[in-house]
Amino acid sequence: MADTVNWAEAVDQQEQVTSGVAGLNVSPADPGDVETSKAEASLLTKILRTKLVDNSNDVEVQQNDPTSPLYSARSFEELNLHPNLLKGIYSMKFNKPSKIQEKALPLLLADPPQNLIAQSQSGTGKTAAFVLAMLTRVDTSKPYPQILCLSPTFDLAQQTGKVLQQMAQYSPEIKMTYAVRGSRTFQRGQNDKVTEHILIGTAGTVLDWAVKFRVFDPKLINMFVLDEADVMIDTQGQQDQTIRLHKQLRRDCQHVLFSATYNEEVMTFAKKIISEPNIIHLKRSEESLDNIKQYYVWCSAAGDEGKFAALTNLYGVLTIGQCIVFCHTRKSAAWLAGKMNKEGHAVALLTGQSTVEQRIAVLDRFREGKERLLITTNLCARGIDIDQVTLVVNYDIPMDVHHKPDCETYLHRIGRTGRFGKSGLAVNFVDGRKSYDSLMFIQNHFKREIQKLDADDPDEIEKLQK
Ligand SMILES: Nc1ncnc2c1ncn2[C@@H]1O[C@H](COP(=O)(O)OP(=O)(O)OP(=O)(O)O)[C@@H](O)[C@H]1O
Repeated sequence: MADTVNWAEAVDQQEQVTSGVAGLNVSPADPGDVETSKAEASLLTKILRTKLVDNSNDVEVQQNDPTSPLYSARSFEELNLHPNLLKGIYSMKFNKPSKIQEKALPLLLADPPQNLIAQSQSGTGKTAAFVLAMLTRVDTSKPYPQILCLSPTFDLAQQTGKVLQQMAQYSPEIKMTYAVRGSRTFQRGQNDKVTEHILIGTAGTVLDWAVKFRVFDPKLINMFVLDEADVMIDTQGQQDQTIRLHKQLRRDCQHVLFSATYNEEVMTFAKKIISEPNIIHLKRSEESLDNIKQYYVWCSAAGDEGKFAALTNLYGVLTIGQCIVFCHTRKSAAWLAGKMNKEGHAVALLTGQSTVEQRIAVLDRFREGKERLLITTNLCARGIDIDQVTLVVNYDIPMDVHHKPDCETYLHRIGRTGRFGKSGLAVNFVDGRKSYDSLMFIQNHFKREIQKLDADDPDEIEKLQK
């Protein structure tokens, strides 16, 4: 399988990927000034989130065996869970399954085990779904790892572990351990064995445990879960390690992939490693955002001065709820925030340079309405829910690491407004041919018109609010 993929450069990147996993501020996947890592953004969202995102979006289920009578579970009781797990779920105040849980849990718990590739938006209960399945599949009479769950970073693995510990609070016989850098030390050739039933870890360390130290037997793994599949697959080193690990597993090991988004590459990868998968995905139509009106402003002066003028015009005229402004780099975000401050506007700034405590404090203040404008990078592009955000400004059009228009990030960014069917506005700043062409590429991709707006004309701007 790996033969069909070019993994040659992967090894160089592995050290990069695993070396910084212990700290949020030293994300190895963060290329510094240009892009913020998706793993960091995802972690931040998870830490900040307080409740289930109650999405009205629909998912479609493609079963690998359409004649199978697998149903949709409307209640947790229907799933024949162990009473202690049910007690754990209720103590977490989960009264009924979320939409993705309704569809995924019957497939995850089916006998014989079914492979699954599942998509659902951030915060809709994916983690809880696969953690419940992991706990259900454990055979506590066997003192060795049977379930393996991979996360892109140490911190994300820990978030999953915390959910598992809560859910298993009445099931003390189920044991879990973290397989992340530094969590345990083993000597090569010693006969150490891991006795816990569940391993939650990062690919590099798990691979070491399996192959270098041989402290568990991958052939005894019955369920293999890849969390945040899109984040993992975006990093070549992680892909490579995951493939190597996957090759050690039994053919009939249950494979489960969860992700909020699947671009083509992620889906191709998923289908490569999973045989006969059931697929749960968002209906295509649900991915477009009809409730968000999209505009662009041609900034008359090229570069930052023109964009700055457009922003202050918008800000001055719109009696907006709140606004999030996305910049491409930390540097330009800091410059813009400084300039806005100098002009007397109270703005919040959030980039990968802040510590996790600072980030939470900034977002809490913004949520409370202490600032109306938040200037940020892609760090806030995903998952963060702040109801009052009515305007998103793409100060810079999102571009990927290959300098191509990044449609996926565009969708995530503008999705910070218009939450749950409310109406929202997205305004894109264009300051030359390149940014215009990039925006038109995005327009064609989503087949949704992005109209021109004259930011120098207060009447036109005011009309937007109506
Ligand atoms: N059935 C449920 N009822 C009530 N709350 C739930 C339910 N399932 C999950 N939650 C809560 O909803 C929040 C989001 O759930 P979860 O973290 O599982 O979402 P997710 O889809 O995995 O998010 P992400 O894409 O960020 O990983 C959590 O606070 C979780 O405790």
